Amino acid sequence: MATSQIHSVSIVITGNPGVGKHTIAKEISQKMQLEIIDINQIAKDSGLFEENDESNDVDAKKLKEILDKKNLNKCIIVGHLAPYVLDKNRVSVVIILRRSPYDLIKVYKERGYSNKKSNENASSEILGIITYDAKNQFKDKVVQINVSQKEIQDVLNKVESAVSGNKDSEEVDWLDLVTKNNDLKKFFVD
Ligand SMILES: Nc1ncnc2c1ncn2[C@@H]1O[C@H](COP(=O)(O)OP(=O)(O)OP(=O)(O)O)[C@@H](O)[C@H]1O
Repeated sequence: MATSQIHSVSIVITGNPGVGKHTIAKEISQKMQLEIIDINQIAKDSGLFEENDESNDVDAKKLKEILDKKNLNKCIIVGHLAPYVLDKNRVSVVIILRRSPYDLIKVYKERGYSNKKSNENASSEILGIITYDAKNQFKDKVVQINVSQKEIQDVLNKVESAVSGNKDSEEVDWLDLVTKNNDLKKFFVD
């Protein structure tokens, strides 16, 4: 990547909770000397999350107003809310991390999520809701990476390749996987 591009680069890393956004963002931040902007942290610091710990609900309009005032150059912007609070013209590339719902429920168990919260997040990943919304919002700037069964270094290589302009996206179909495994009820029934 040319030096002039690095000076203005703003990389978005999005995807459902637990896919590995922060893990990857920290590595890229060190390597490329980019500041991390954590959307959830900004929302928390601004008191925009609803009190209920079980919910991810946030006032996206107010959050967008706060982010609109921030300089996003030379930054990595991290968060599952990215498609709802960032304009396409303010970012260079949008990385969506995808992770098998079977891997995600293990992460959620370690985090102590309730069954309801775990299933809500895993079923959102299965349906690809963030991918759908990110593609609508950021169009040709979106690159999808499947982190399942990849070492962190492999994911980092893919991110760097995407930042350099390689727009090859990896397709996933968790719905097909879960259907074939006869596990739909496991994720979609309370
Ligand atoms: N590529 C990977 N392979 C295996 N484990 C990973 C990978 N990336 C991250 N992890 C692990 O998965 C867990 C979740 O990662 P992380 O906290 O980075 O996710 P996140 O998407 O930032 O979550 P949140 O949005 O809830 O903050 C951590 O335990 C982390 O060590």
